[in-house]
Amino acid sequence: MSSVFHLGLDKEMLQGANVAIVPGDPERVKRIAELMDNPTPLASTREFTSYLGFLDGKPVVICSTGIGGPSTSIAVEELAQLGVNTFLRVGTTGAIQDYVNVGDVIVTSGSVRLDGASQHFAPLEFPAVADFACTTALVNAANDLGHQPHVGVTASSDTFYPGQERYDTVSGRVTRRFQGSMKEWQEMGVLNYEMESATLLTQCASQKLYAGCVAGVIVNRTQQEIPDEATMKATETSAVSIVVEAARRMVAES
Ligand SMILES: O=P(O)(O)O[C@H]1O[C@H](CO)[C@@H](O)[C@H]1O
Ligand SMILES: O=c1cc[nH]c(=O)[nH]1
Repeated sequence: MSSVFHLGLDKEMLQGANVAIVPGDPERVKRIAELMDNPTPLASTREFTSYLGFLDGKPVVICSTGIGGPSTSIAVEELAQLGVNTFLRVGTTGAIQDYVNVGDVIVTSGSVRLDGASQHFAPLEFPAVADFACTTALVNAANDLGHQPHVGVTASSDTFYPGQERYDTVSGRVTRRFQGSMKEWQEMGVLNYEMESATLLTQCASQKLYAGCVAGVIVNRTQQEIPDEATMKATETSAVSIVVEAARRMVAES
């Protein structure tokens, strides 16, 4: 059976999975799979590490996207070529509203398209909007696990530094386009920054694929820039447990 270009996967390996969990970090893949039945490593190429696991007897593929839109678009495209139609991203994030605490979880309803890759799928007028069923599954899973997620708009940037208006860089400056941008997003009620949802949501919404996104807050940009290691792990664990429960709901519906 022929493999797709990058992921090192073929249809047979996915055993008919149509739901995927897509974290950014390859290291997160095994931890997610181990919350499922019969976790099995599939492939590891570049930033794309993949496992198969089972929820209530149904296969779910877990595949990392790496950081940013371009590699995310490849993971989504190639998984879709293999029959996946539902994508749940689980990530880490920096909150920008002062009422969002480190350790909280955020479910993205739509993203500000501060990326480039999403424009290769649809013009900027097209919204980076999450699928309603995926979002509902993530919110219900979070509630059932005792979390009260923030639900709202995410700023999704190609760059971690200038696009998220960080000045702790070599140059100590960001381009005019992003100067004052964090304050502007705050005033518009944007909850957080991350780097993949704009591509993921636009790519899926414009191609009859379904996507949702949950992220654990590891820093609050109104308070600190560098996350604390222990808090980071605990926050990631919350987001991971939520996405697995949401995937269980999505496979039950598929
Ligand atoms: O934790 P992940 O899923 O990688 O997500 C966030 O962390 C990375 C930046 O540190 C970006 O990928 C961002 O979106
Ligand atoms: O501030 C943050 C934290 C995690 N990921 C991001 O993209 N930004």
